[in-house]
Amino acid sequence: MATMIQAESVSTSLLKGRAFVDVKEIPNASRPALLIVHNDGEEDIVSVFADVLGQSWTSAASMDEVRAGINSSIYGLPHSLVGTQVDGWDRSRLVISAHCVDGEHRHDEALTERCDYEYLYTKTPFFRRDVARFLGFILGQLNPHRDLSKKPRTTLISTTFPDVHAALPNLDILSVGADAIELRVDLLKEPLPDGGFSKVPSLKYVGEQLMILRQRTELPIIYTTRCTNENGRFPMDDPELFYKYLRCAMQWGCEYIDVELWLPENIRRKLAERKGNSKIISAFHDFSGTFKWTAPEAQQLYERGAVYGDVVKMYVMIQSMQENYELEYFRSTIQTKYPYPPFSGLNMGPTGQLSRTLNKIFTPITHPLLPLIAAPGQLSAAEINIALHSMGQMPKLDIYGIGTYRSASQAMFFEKCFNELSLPHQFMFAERAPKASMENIMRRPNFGGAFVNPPLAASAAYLPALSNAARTIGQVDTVLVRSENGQPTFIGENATWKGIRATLSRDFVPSAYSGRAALLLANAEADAAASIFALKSLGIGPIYTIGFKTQGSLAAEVEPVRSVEDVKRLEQPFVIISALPAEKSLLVVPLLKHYRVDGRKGNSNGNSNGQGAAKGKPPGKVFVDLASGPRKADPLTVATSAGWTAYGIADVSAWTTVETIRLLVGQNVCYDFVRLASGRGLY
Ligand SMILES: O=C1C[C@@](O)(C(=O)O)C[C@@H](O)[C@@H]1O
Repeated sequence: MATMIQAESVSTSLLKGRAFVDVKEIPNASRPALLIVHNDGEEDIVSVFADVLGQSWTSAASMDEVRAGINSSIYGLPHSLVGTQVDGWDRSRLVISAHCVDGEHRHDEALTERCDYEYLYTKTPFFRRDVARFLGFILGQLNPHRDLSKKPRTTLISTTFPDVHAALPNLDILSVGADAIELRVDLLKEPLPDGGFSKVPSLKYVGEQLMILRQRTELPIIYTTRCTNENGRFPMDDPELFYKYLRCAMQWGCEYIDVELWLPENIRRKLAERKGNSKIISAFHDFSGTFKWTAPEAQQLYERGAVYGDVVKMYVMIQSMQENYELEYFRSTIQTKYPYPPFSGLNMGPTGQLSRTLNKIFTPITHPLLPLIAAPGQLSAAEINIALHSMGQMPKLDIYGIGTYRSASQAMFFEKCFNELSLPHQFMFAERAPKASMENIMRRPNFGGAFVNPPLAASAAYLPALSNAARTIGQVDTVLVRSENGQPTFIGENATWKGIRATLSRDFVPSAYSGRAALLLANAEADAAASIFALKSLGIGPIYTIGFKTQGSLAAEVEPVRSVEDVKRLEQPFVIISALPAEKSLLVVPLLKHYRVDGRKGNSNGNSNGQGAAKGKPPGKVFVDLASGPRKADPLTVATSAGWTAYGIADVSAWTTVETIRLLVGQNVCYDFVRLASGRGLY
């Protein structure tokens, strides 16, 4: 059975001396069992699902056939053949209704209700990565909430557009610094044929709006139906309306659902019972101006919210500064008494702005490009950072880029992010030259961390602590400064493996890799170590290497290929990564051709045209080329025409930059923004 490195389960600051590698058996390497009910004539979507899952698929004509089928195959059943069969379904598979919103297909709400999930998609254009995100989330293979829980501060951008299309051109900029994006469903305005707008947007309209938003952002989505009493537009006369809309959000795979605390208990309970992997934000707003944080009711409200909430949010309108202090006292009391669920507490109105800077859990932010602020007193991410700095909560730091000339362009990108977010920090670039210069830089008074390219050896004496990843890979590409008992301490991290892993999981869910073979080409182990770590974190099976041998902690299940004969007898690799330098990168071409994926046209940079595996054919495979710099020809082109899903260094570097910025300054900057703002010249 394959082994998987549990990179995230281990504390990030392990002392160097403790040399253990946490390699764990995958608890469940089996492939998910799914039934996809699709529109008639839209069988292609089943092939895409199967491809994203790395599984084969079969077209069925009845539920009985599906029931008798093999678990590891994905089954597709046309809508017209389902009839009432889904009613008596034995739940041996998750049932997903895949509905194409283009053209003439009727949306069958009654069917959606009986399925576990619903996937809405359009073919103009089609986004394969959205399928990967949807499946990864509903199957519990991606866990954005767990990732966000580790961040010291989180924010959400509340979008207030009547139609999400208006947000799209600026979405990448709007969401710089946001950890999640809120869809204010109650503010959506569905146009009616008579030129007016419906009081409540239809589920069809809402579903399509959500689909469009999710296609264009990688941020987790918070789905909110704010009621009229709490500064929203959803009517309160029928609580079942909320149930209906919120339940659909869960079926659509929204990461967070905002559930207002005034809703009857049975509705909140039913939602909690059926939430799957979605998280509930219990929401309470008081605009009366009479709420008191000091009253016993405040704690009772938190406790009620905590029954079904994964986050409890309490936002109240205030008039006096004193109420900010009372909220902070309440916050510290609650956090001491109840470490879980996290508390998001704010005071609304201009006087409450102080609390918007002090709250650390899902602070709502706005952006000058939004049509209106979602609530009185809302601040932008930049305004919050300025305020934190002026209150001494965000000291000015010198963040370094240390390395060769080429990474200087990355420096410009960092500066751009600092400006966009009004961070007080300064970016400095330093050539890595004379011995010990690294130590000198680290000793400078305002040193706030660095990215280092090419990476440092993890054994460097001046790095007292290492993350599990950095130690196992043997390389440090990011130096973090954390305070321990008031003293700065340095931690060596590795962000590159995360960039590789994020690239690999863009168009395929993690389980697509589990137990499968990989082929890795490099001149030396050091060039391939981050890739090996990333592959092992996905539970990949045997890793075959060409051009180098592995030793030490990464060597388990890694086998060198010695001859052409070896290549012939190898298990077909699901992924090939080339860490060869640019001048040698064409050496991979014969392998890409040899292991070509018949009957499938691959995609470049993950922009799939929606074509998946042909029926009965093996699913697609992944090629990553880590070479940068000029070369005679591009293996990505060959890979794509041989049916591989291919990524280049620009993808990996952009994901690595996302991770580096998170590590160094705690801010979330989306991949698309990195690609957009870095221009062509960065990588
Ligand atoms: O609950 C909240 C918080 C909010 O009301 C604010 O005060 O910023 C803004 C809303 O969009 C969001 O749903």
